[in-house]
Amino acid sequence: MTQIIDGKAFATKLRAEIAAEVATLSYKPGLAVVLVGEDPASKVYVANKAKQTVEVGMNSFEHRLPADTTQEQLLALVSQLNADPAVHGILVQLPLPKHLDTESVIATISPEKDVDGLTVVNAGRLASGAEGLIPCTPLGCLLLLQDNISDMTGLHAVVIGRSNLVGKPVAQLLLQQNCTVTMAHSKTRDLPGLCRTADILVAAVGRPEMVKGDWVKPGAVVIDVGINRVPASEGKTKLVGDVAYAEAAPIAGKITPVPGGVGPMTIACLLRNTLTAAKRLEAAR
Ligand SMILES: Nc1nc2c(c(=O)[nH]1)N[C@@H](CN(C=O)c1ccc(C(=O)N[C@@H](CCC(=O)O)C(=O)O)cc1)CN2
Repeated sequence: MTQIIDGKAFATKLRAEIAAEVATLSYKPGLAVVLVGEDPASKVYVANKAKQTVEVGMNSFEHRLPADTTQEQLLALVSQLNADPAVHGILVQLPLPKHLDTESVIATISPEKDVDGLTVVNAGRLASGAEGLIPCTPLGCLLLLQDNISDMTGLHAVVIGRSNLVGKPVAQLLLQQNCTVTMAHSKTRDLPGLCRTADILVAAVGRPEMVKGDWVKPGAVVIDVGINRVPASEGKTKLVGDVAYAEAAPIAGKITPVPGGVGPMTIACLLRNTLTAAKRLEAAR
């Protein structure tokens, strides 16, 4: 019988643990979230981040900037947040409007406050096994896998997708777990055949229901990172992952649903990273 991995329940437990630890501190960790523009999905994510930050006892600093914000204005805000001792974590919500240079915005964030783990410094730390801050969604995937597989040593993990936000860091984390990791992408030959060799299959491509049931090895653990809004009946929309869930679930040993799988772990891990960053920064003061 396939086991559904309940990311929502895991995230709730993780937030309770974070809140309990925050309550023991003599200071309040502070998270600054920067939103540029009016992207409807981003507005919802940022509102949820602010709400959950306050719920675990941290300070939330929201910065909502208009869509025509200039690169200079955004960089000035990030620099101001870098220097603010009440701010322990900085997150710039992605995607940014097209006229802004995402790379240089991320590069301006102090690596010690980079709770998204997206700076080159934190990517390098992850790749070299040094202590840093790990991107939130990949960290969420890792925690769910560790909760469901007692030892990943020698397992073949196939990661579909090579983004800096998910695919690359997930592959690094699985390598650290002693998996044999294959990174697959749009140019990979015989993707279905490769996926069928995976004990752990992580789908992070952003293409609705691309991974079919017959791509899944019987008994494999399937982690679906995709969050795709697609048309449903009666003019409504629904959320689906990168995995064709109805086909894949009966074949997989364990699988994350969408919604309710990896998604909720993203914000819980953001809070965990903020707590980690706050403890390190305060210890260094
Ligand atoms: N700076 C960043 N930008 C973005 C990130 C990120 O980690 N850092 N990730 C995504 C969006 N994201 C957080 O920002 C995010 C996505 C999904 C969820 C979530 O809880 N999903 C739910 C469904 C929610 C819904 O109904 O729409 C689920 O999967 O169950 C939380 C956060 C891009 N930008």
